[in-house]
Amino acid sequence: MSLLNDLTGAPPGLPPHALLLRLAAIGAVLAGTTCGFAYVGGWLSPGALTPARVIDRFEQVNGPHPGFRRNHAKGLCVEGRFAASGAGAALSKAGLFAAGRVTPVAGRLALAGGQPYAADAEATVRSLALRFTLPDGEEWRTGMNDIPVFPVRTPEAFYEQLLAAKPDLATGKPDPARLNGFFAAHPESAKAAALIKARTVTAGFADSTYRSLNAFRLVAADGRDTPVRFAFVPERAPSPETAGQAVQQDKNYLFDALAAELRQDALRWHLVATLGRPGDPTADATQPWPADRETADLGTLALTGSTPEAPGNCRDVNFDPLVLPLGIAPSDDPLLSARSAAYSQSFTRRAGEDKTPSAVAGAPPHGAAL
Ligand code: HEM
Repeated sequence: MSLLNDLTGAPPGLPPHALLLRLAAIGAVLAGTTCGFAYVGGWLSPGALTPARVIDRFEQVNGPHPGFRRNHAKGLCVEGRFAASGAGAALSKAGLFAAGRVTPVAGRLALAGGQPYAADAEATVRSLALRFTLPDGEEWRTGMNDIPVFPVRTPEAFYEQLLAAKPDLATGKPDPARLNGFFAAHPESAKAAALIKARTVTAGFADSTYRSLNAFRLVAADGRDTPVRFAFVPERAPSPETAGQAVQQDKNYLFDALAAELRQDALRWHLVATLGRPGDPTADATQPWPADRETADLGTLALTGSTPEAPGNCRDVNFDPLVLPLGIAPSDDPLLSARSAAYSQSFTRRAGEDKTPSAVAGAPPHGAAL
């Protein structure tokens, strides 16, 4: 009986039935906890799409690359600052947009895909992720891509598309029958893919426009709520990639050019919010909004330097799109919560793994002066 007393923490002399009751209560708590883990891990719902299954699929398609992001695996850290124009102050109560406010930013320019040592290539989607550090511990984390729309509308379609677009070992390209099957089941993705394919690919990271694709909401001090899509539009006029660039032998030509440019001078983008009108789709990132929508230039982002991924810098940040300051709120787009959950799963896995150096290691340690 003293062992039971020890296990249950019961005082000596408690009757056996009371001890058994205590033991049963402890057992119930343990069973509940186990069920909780099983639920979160998806073991109770083999058909449901869980964050773990999404990340398993990335690993299935790309192979294991311990320590790296499961998507946008090849990247370079950048730092700089955002100077608000004041045009956002009437739309959002976020202090970030107050006229004259300058906010430090740290971020990451990357290439989409789960291959950290892939050669830079023209068609690969480019991305810009940023973390704005506001006063009082607030942050805005955002990740944007250089495409006009996102290829899928739902997390389930994303999961299916990962496999449908997996390159065939023999050809290096997706199996056309499998991809066409996916597009037949998802006509919205077929339309989005055509828009993505038709985009002009620019010379490099510095003259690319990066878009949030998902809609958000700007919430003003007076409660006004405006659906928006964000974009970082380069100050530099876009120039198309040249034929010479495309046949470069340098596997990191896009990243090397970016690091070299940042060594010379700062690179600037305008944060432009496109204001949605009633009826514009906020829960479907495959659909563009009409081209005549009003825009607001919220301020200027100046990137001033780059650093290779290393412990404690952008390598160890999760650019979760739902880390938002007051004044920026999520829309009803189902991709947002799926992204948040999947990024967390990717982050948790990579944080616990041994790291190998990034392929993008030649960048200079110091930034350019503003
Ligand atoms: C359900 C849809 C999506 C899934 C499952 C997904 C998955 C992922 C994952 C796993 C990562 C790596 C996260 C990490 O380890 O830190 C990532 C990175 C990224 N994703 Fe997505 N993504 C989705 C949709 C989108 C959309 C709509 C955008 C819109 C622009 C986007 C932009 C980015 C960017 C910019 C990064 C790189 C962030 C960085 O440099 O750390 N993703 N994505």
